[in-house]
Amino acid sequence: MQKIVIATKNPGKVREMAAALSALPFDVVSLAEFGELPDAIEDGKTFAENALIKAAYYQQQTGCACIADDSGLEIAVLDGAPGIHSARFAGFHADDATNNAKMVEELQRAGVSESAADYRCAIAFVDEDGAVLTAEGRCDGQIKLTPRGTNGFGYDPYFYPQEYPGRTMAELTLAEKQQISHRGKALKVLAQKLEAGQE
Ligand SMILES: O=c1nc[nH]c2c1ncn2[C@H]1C[C@H](O)[C@@H](COP(=O)(O)OP(=O)(O)OP(=O)(O)O)O1
Ligand SMILES: [Mg+2]
Repeated sequence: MQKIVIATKNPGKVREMAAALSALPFDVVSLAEFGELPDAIEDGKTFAENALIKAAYYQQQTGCACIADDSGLEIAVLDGAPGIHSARFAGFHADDATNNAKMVEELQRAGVSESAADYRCAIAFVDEDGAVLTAEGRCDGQIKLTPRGTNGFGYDPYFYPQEYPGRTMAELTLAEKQQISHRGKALKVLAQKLEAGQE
């Protein structure tokens, strides 16, 4: 069975990616299996560029087929910020808590308590021989200043997806999030492309 490495250092992404790929006939493993690898340099200008940078970099590092995700949150009243800079919104040593605090601060500075927003996800797969498959997904909703829920990761406690009025992404189960999320949609398209390649 072909080995596929889930090439991300984000445990929240690993959970969602592993769940989406579990039904496929691949031996799906995590990056942890390869020890401490230096971070990829995410200097692309788009989610798609960064996803491909990470997939190609980790494919080189591991010698195995790799699947990488680049994703982020675009907030309308902040002109699409933090966008591709979502992981480092609060600076170099940012984490989910400091990024969320920075987001609340920026919305308050803009004088609003909510804004239209969307999550974006680009997925890239690079196989052992360097062949590439890609997919993208988007999820629309609202950011509000009242956080709720403990599931998911990142900005999820503040993101109210349009499919579930009154609930945040952090109040959805993994299966519910997977159905509507940017990552779930991108992974579904990628899984179809991977399966087509197996025939
Ligand atoms: O479903 C999501 N729910 C909540 N927040 C999310 C989601 N999807 C992306 N995000 C946020 C988290 C992070 O601030 C940024 C991704 O940044 P991004 O560089 O792609 O990932 P990362 O640095 O965490 O891990 P890695 O690059 O190793 O895959 O967007
Ligand atoms: Mg990153």
